[in-house]
Amino acid sequence: MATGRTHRPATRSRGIPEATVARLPLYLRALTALSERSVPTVSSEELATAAGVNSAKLRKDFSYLGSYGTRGVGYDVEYLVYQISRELGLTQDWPVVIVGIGNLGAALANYGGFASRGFRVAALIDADPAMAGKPVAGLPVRHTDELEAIISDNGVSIGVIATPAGAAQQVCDRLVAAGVTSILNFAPTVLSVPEGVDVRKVDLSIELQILAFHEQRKAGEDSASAAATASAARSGAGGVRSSASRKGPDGDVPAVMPA
Ligand SMILES: NC(=O)c1ccc[n+]([C@@H]2O[C@H](COP(=O)([O-])OP(=O)(O)OC[C@H]3O[C@@H](n4cnc5c(N)ncnc54)[C@H](O)[C@@H]3O)[C@@H](O)[C@H]2O)c1
Repeated sequence: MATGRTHRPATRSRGIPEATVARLPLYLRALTALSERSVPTVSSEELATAAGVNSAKLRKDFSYLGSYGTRGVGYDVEYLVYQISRELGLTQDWPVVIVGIGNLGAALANYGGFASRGFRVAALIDADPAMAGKPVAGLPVRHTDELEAIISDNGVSIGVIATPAGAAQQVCDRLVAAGVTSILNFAPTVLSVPEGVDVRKVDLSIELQILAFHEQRKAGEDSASAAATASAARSGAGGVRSSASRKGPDGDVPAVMPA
């Protein structure tokens, strides 16, 4: 669900394009599901469908990994899981800290999907002294005074920010100064970071706004179609057409103009 861009050039080291890197987790999720069902091999078409990606794009992406599959057999599921996990750096354990343990931070702390994917929540940090020591998801909340010591003691390089927007930049600065080089930002603000620090932004409201845009277009198409149907009915030409019968006999879609 991460949106936004990392502060990196379009091509990472070892020549893997950023767009390919962004699709690797989709393949990994689909492959993990196949692996859990003990499926030994998968064709590029099947995997592309499961990952929601075009199969030519998938084959191109896998060529960057040096994985070409076997003609007539497909890709070895377990080996691809290993290859993609290794490429994404998931074969090692990544300690992460979550800063801001309110509604969202607590929900993230309780999410079991991090640990199963190699991300260990090393500490939960909050500025509210009243929260210090309170257990959330089995961990005592630590006060922000301890932030630097927590980062260095645990070798943390990934920080998650779930504070109010107004506090996010200051939290980000402290994380970076303490040695964090990757930040997942949930606060609705643009963070500025020095060269070499990656920021990914998650914003569910932006995702909803994009869906609203598509909903609006769908509604526009439906009303245009209804207007054309009414117009055709008024002129007596062809009777009533449903929106499902809009395609012409040779597959083209006739232009539908509002009345
Ligand atoms: N990205 C998304 O899709 C999404 C969804 C929901 C919420 N949010 C954002 O996530 C943030 C948290 O939302 P919430 O509902 O959990 O808020 P919340 O008020 O419940 O929690 C915020 C927590 O941050 C702590 N905090 C404040 N300043 C801090 C600081 N300087 N250092 C450390 N901790 C600090 C507070 O004590 C509090 O516990 C907000 O910025 C909100 O807009 C984003």
